Amino acid sequence: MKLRFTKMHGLGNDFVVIDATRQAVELTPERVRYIADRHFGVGCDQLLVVEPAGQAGVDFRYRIFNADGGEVEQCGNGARCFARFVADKGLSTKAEIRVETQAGIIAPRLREDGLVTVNMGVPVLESAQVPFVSDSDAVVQALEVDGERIAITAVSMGNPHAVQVVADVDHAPVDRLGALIESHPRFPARVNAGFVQVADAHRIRLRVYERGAGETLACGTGACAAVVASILRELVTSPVRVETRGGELEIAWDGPGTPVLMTGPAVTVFEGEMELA
Ligand SMILES: N[C@@H](CCC[C@H](N)C(=O)O)C(=O)O
Repeated sequence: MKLRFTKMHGLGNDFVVIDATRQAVELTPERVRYIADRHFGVGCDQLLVVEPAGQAGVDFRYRIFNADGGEVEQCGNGARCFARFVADKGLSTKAEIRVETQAGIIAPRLREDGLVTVNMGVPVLESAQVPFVSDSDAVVQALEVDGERIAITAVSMGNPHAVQVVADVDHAPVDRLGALIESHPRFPARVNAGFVQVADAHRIRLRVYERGAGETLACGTGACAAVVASILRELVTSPVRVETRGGELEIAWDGPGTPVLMTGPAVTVFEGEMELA
């Protein structure tokens, strides 16, 4: 089976994007892992699949698979790339596109300066819905990891995040702690682990160990969750520039019950065709 694809990235968080509105695509976890493999396949952090809308009032359905083969609910950098992809491929001429994801409907908007702003929806702060096993919905909660007590904020942006504040993100043990937090038993759906350094009232530095992909150069939902957590902890105020290893995002949030707006770039790298066994 031949599969046409586009390689894209948002701040170095890279994607293989597949147009399933014009070609038949049959994905299995093995196939996703093969495509995402940086040695044997194309290589990517996530595979994005653009499908026709499955309900009235939306333009497309967008599905997200981590490099480990698992399908997940949401991807922020992917949402910007999705919007650029459907515009560049002539699948949509709208400036604002409504797209259904496993986590609900989001609305990316292509701006005249080339950046994309995405209404990422209202963050979920109730522990049970993140899901995070806890008898409290407190903003800061203790998590026991490898004998250490870590202070985390559990936030869902449609997908789960555990955000901790560190003094120096460059020297934070992202690989070691990230892997342990990702599969911590108190996060039954596993979790993305964010490490935040506050630079000033409108700027943070962020690294994210992503569920199903390991540390990436940037994580869009991770940036949203980090800003939500940092605002709730009264460390920063909106809007907030988020510095990642792959570049910067701007995140705006007016507080509980309101949606998070994420603005950043979406870049096409190349087009290709691969043979799938
Ligand atoms: N890179 C993404 C998030 C992708 C999904 C995540 N790894 C998960 O499992 O929830 C982003 O930009 O948000």
